[in-house]
Amino acid sequence: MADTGKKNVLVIGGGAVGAIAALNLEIGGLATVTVVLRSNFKAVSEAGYSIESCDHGTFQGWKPSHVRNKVPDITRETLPPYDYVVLTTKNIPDIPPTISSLISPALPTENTHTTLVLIQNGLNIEKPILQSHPHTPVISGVSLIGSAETDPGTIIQDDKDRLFIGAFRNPHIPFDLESSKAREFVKIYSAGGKTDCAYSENVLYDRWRKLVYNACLNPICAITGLDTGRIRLAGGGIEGLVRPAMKEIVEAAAKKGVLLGEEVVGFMIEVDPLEIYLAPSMLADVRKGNFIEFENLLGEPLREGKAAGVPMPTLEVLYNICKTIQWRTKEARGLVEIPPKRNLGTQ
Ligand SMILES: NC(=O)C1=CN([C@@H]2O[C@H](COP(=O)(O)OP(=O)(O)OC[C@H]3O[C@@H](n4cnc5c(N)ncnc54)[C@H](OP(=O)(O)O)[C@@H]3O)[C@@H](O)[C@H]2O)C=CC1
Ligand SMILES: CC(C)(CO)C(=O)C(=O)O
Repeated sequence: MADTGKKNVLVIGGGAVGAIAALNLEIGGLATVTVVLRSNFKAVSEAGYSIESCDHGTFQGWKPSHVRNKVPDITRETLPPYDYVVLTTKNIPDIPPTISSLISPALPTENTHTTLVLIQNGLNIEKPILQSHPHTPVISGVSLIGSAETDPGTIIQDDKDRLFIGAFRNPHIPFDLESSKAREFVKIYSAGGKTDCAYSENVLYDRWRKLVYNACLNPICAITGLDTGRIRLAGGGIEGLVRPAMKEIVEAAAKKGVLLGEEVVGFMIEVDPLEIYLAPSMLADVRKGNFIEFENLLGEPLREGKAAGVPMPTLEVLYNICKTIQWRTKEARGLVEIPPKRNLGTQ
């Protein structure tokens, strides 16, 4: 590959968030982007993306520099290591493949060159990677974008791309190195001038704050089938479910040393204008018959809060309902076997 001075970036998961990240990185001119696609590979490789973006405008047939239908195996293909691997798949630890095995062809476990950027919701998502790839700098991307893939390769981004980037702490790597990688990524992501991408010192604060929304509104909307506007209109939705759930997250965060302040609850309830009727990503996944990210969005903060002694009755119920929804999807996809139906008939 010719040396263009650009960073060589692999985006794994070119869906709602990954497609906009890839477009944004290419537009900035400081990165050459390869995107790994799965269900939308045929659509995008043949006709490109169709994108309607509140930040970037309208694109018909846009393609990143390279598209792949599998994570490139850099050893077998004798490719130079990527500078950044950006992971924008859903993060679903209860469904294979694991994130560590997904990234490994492009990011061998002994890697020291490539920086991994996780633009994904949830808590503790870095932990399995710090185990499997102990010398890889791992960067957190907390995204506040609103984006959806409505058909394969068709992306509608209707809320601005705001991204907080910071280093997850890896005891094997000097913090200066990790934070310089994070700052460099902010530079290449911000170069197009269309997004609001900022370096953040306090990754844990960013993640717990976002969980006030994602651990509560995502499952409640996914379970009820209602978007965030309709949840506010439906009697009992906010006072009976959303507010108590959010208070439990705020209390759990405080026990973990992250002080969010009570006012974050009211702020998150109203953060989406009611009339945009926003469907959080977990509701979008249930509607598509996809698996849901309930373990990282809900299970991890629930486990941390309970271990710290916080009563979390609302989140506990939401968690168990989500677990049964996940089982329903597993059954629909033939991943679980159930005893055959018994016909009681005549005795
Ligand atoms: N959408 C949003 O507005 C926001 C989302 N987020 C977070 O961003 C992350 C990404 O979400 P989002 O973009 O919405 O998700 P999408 O489902 O739209 O996109 C994920 C993409 O990753 C692909 N993918 C999943 N697993 C693999 C695999 N093993 N190999 C190759 N490709 C794979 C999916 O393919 P396939 O279609 O085959 O499953 C899909 O194209 C999540 O953690 C989400 O919580 C954060 C803020 C806002
Ligand atoms: C609510 C939203 C769109 C905020 O960025 C999100 O994080 C999600 O849908 O999971």
